[in-house]
Amino acid sequence: MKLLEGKTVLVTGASTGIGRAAAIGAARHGADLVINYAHSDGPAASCVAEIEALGRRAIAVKGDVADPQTAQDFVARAVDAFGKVDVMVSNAGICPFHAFLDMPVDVVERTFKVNLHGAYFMVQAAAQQMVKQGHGGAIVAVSSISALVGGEYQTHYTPTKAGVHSLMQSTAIALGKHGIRCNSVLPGTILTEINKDDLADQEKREYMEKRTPLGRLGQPEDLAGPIVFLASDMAAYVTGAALLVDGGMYVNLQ
Ligand SMILES: NC(=O)C1=CN([C@@H]2O[C@H](COP(=O)(O)OP(=O)(O)OC[C@H]3O[C@@H](n4cnc5c(N)ncnc54)[C@H](OP(=O)(O)O)[C@@H]3O)[C@@H](O)[C@H]2O)C=CC1
Ligand SMILES: C[C@H](O)[C@@H]1OC(=O)[C@H](O)[C@@H]1O
Repeated sequence: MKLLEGKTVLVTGASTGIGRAAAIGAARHGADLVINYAHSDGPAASCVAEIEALGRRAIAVKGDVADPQTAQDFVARAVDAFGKVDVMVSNAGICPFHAFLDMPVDVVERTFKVNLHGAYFMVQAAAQQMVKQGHGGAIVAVSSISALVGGEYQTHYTPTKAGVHSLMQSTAIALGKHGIRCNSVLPGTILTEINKDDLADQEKREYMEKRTPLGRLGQPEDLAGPIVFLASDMAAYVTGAALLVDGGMYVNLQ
């Protein structure tokens, strides 16, 4: 059964990792895709090619989500290409690991701008278009287990993920009257570019694996099903929810 047949799905940060897996997962479920990315031209083009090979349409739009204008341009390009916006997956994010006491101001500001401001303006631009269309929609934001727990080298990052989680709760209220559902996924540790260097530390990687009841770290594809589900009518009465996708890591205290 195809859950997103004929839908136009927008995904930010879809050149690699979770965003890419979500975009391809949506295409497998019958959607046309508009993907955003910031730097990785080759991977973005190959994501488009992979979607087209599945028989769906896709375009890639380059832009830095930290700039509010990028969101307006991204949505406008989607409407030009496919006539509407049904789903926004706000996923783009960075995590430059750094100690707290000597954290550079520019690293904090950049992380806040990309992860939180970027999500805010993308969600707002998509919602404005969905309200104009008048037939509702779905927004799925990629937050994190880090919205709920801390990280010694992520003091600038975890507040952005808590912010994204909170943004979905408030927009669920603001947009419910328009038939727009807003939910977040909270991934645990997923093997992507964002943590390649961090998890090159074997000891840390093994510790994270041991903390995971399902016995392995996540793959980007582990997020595709939950994101497609929340974007689809299967989740028609789900809004303001946060879905942990972490192999059980969060509940594993002792
Ligand atoms: N991996 C993990 O363990 C977890 C990840 N997450 C979240 O998942 C999301 C995706 O990360 P993940 O797939 O792991 O990492 P990746 O580094 O593989 O993907 C990040 C994506 O975001 C894009 N991106 C980065 N900066 C910008 C920007 N300024 N504007 C537009 N796009 C941008 C990248 O594009 P480009 O390469 O072109 O710059 C890339 O497509 C992030 O929000 C992250 O916080 C949450 C929990 C766990
Ligand atoms: C990038 C980290 O490995 C990853 O990001 C998150 O949000 C998770 O909590 C992990 O710490």
